[in-house]
Amino acid sequence: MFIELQNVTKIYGKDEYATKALSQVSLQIERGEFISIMGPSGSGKSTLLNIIGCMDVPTEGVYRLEGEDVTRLNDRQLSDIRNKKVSFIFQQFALMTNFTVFENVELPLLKRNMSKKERREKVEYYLNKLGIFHLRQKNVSKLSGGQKQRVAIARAMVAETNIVLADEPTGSLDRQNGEKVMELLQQMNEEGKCIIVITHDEKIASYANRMIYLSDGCIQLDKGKG
Ligand SMILES: Nc1ncnc2c1ncn2[C@@H]1O[C@H](COP(=O)(O)OP(=O)(O)OP(=O)(O)O)[C@@H](O)[C@H]1O
Repeated sequence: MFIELQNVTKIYGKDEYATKALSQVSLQIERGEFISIMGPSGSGKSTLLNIIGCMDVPTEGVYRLEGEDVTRLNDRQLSDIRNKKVSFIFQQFALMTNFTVFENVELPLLKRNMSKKERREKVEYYLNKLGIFHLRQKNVSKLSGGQKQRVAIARAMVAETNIVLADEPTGSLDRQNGEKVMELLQQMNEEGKCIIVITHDEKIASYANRMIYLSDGCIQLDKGKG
């Protein structure tokens, strides 16, 4: 199995400050799926995404990514796995302010064993693909929201990871830009990437082939299209 959670529980804090964000969640995801995660505020959506993306580890239970028990890894090993296997897209873009578009898209490649020329060719390929090549020398703080999210998507594409996780990627965008972002995610999915998107918007969720609904840290509904 590509992604497998077994009875995953996540508790933040201790004793009287403890918050159970996920409660005994079991979930299997195959390579190349396109999934939306919905549910009320505080239901555990971001926590689930962070665990899948190896940004956080479960308090109890097992998480296996491509058969490897991630719960046993140390911080360095987790960071290595993230770099090789996972890309993130966030509502607030999470770009490096005061860096150019080119530098932001190049970031995931800096940890790889690549020459400067190889990096430049790859970054330019994806900048062209997303129609933002002309913006390459611009400081990202000067861009519109739609342009910023394109840069974030280019950064996710350049990393060429098999998993792309998006936490409300359209939350800061108008409808038109939001739809463009979803079309790009759909394109990445058609190219074989596994895409998991948190959203509050039914229309955005409908781009996915499977919808997981969380409530109070539990999966209430897990349904495919059709
Ligand atoms: N770092 C943290 N420390 C303590 N509690 C946390 C932390 N992160 C999340 N929580 C708590 O865990 C629960 C689940 O949070 P989570 O962010 O996963 O929910 P969510 O469904 O993504 O919410 P939203 O839709 O508002 O983003 C909430 O009660 C939240 O307050």
